[in-house]
Amino acid sequence: MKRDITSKADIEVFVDAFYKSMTSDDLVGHIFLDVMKVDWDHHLPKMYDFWEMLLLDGHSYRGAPMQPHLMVNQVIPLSKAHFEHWISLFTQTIDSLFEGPKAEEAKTKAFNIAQTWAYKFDYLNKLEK
Ligand code: HEM
Repeated sequence: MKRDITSKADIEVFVDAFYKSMTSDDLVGHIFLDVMKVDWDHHLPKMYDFWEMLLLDGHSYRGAPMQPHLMVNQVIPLSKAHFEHWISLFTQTIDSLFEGPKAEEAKTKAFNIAQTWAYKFDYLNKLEK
């Protein structure tokens, strides 16, 4: 049986695995590698803090989560398909590593945010047509 997410070290494990699977993915990988040319040494610690805030009540995350996505959307309009794909990779990553209430919470929170953003970008991109 797999164990649950209980520490920041656990968060680092799933965030690293998630972005590894994402960068080799056909639909979203190029957004990170070619469009935004992401600096991983900067991005990954930010994502550890973000997930620590959502799951373990951490207070280190300082940022504007929507901002980089608005920038991506200027170059590649983000669609429901992108977000559905993102969430399916996220769910697969969590399921491959952890199980328990926190693992479920991670998937639910990711799903809720992805769904809200998918609606927002869909609305925004329809307005701009
Ligand atoms: C289509 C799906 C998505 C794509 C293509 C995408 C892409 C990106 C990119 C390119 C960045 C900028 C990285 C950098 O330069 O540092 C970023 C940052 C970020 N993403 Fe996403 N993302 C997606 C969905 C999500 C979702 C669903 C969440 C939340 C559950 C999320 C949370 C974040 C956060 C917290 C940041 C850092 C924001 C900051 O600067 O503080 N992303 N994302």
